Amino acid sequence: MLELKSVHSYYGESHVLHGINLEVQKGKVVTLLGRNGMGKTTTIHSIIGFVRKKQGEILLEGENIAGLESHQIARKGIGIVPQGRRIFPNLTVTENLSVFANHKGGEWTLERIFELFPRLKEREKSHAGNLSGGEQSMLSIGRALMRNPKILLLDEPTEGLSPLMVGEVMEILLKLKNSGMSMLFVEQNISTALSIADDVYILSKGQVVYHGQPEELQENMNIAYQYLALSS
Ligand SMILES: Nc1ncnc2c1ncn2[C@@H]1O[C@H](COP(=O)(O)OP(=O)(O)OP(=O)(O)O)[C@@H](O)[C@H]1O
Repeated sequence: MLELKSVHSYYGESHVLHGINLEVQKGKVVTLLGRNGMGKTTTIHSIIGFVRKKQGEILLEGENIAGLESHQIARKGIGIVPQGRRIFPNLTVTENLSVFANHKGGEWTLERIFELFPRLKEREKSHAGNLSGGEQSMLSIGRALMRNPKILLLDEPTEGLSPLMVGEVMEILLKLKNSGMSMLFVEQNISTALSIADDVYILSKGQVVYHGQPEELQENMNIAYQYLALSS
């Protein structure tokens, strides 16, 4: 579905990603782990075209999209749930979702989003700014789905949420996974990441330092201690 081949990215003169190779197969969830500042968001932003200065190939269903502008990339079917959610606080839940509707149609409609997120249905007329953090995270995921993407990129959707809310959001993401959605999921919390992953990558200083299945990482927790913000 999505493949990065030797991707290098730069902010001005600053060389941040150093040859990232990564693959998300159709219907799979790949999680990207790493401490703060290791290049996870830059990887997402490189895929979606927010970072323009880069080298290497980014293949969506075999087509190299690395040279395209972000609006063209979004139209090709890559959806993003950005870090910090970025919902419109003064619009209602329904308005936030409708603004993003894909006029070409597709399986994700307002009704289906409300089926997946009953909490959002309950709050449909509320201003998004009045929602709890967990509800805002759900809204941000729902909004990305309204474009009927082929793959979703999620940048720490559970950041700052209570454990209870993390559980609710992860349950929804698991349902999405079971419905066949492909996802690249940036996460800082290892147990949250492993609960949904088919495949795990760890980034350190802009490079992939580990790639494997969640079970393998669980058996090699020394790797996690080495590269993630954990204490042994
Ligand atoms: N707009 C920018 N201009 C210059 N440098 C940046 C910019 N954004 C990020 N960086 C730098 O690029 C490196 C990677 O940052 P990035 O945000 O990708 O890390 P991250 O792994 O997503 O961390 P976090 O979880 O804190 O978001 C860091 O050294 C950061 O300081």
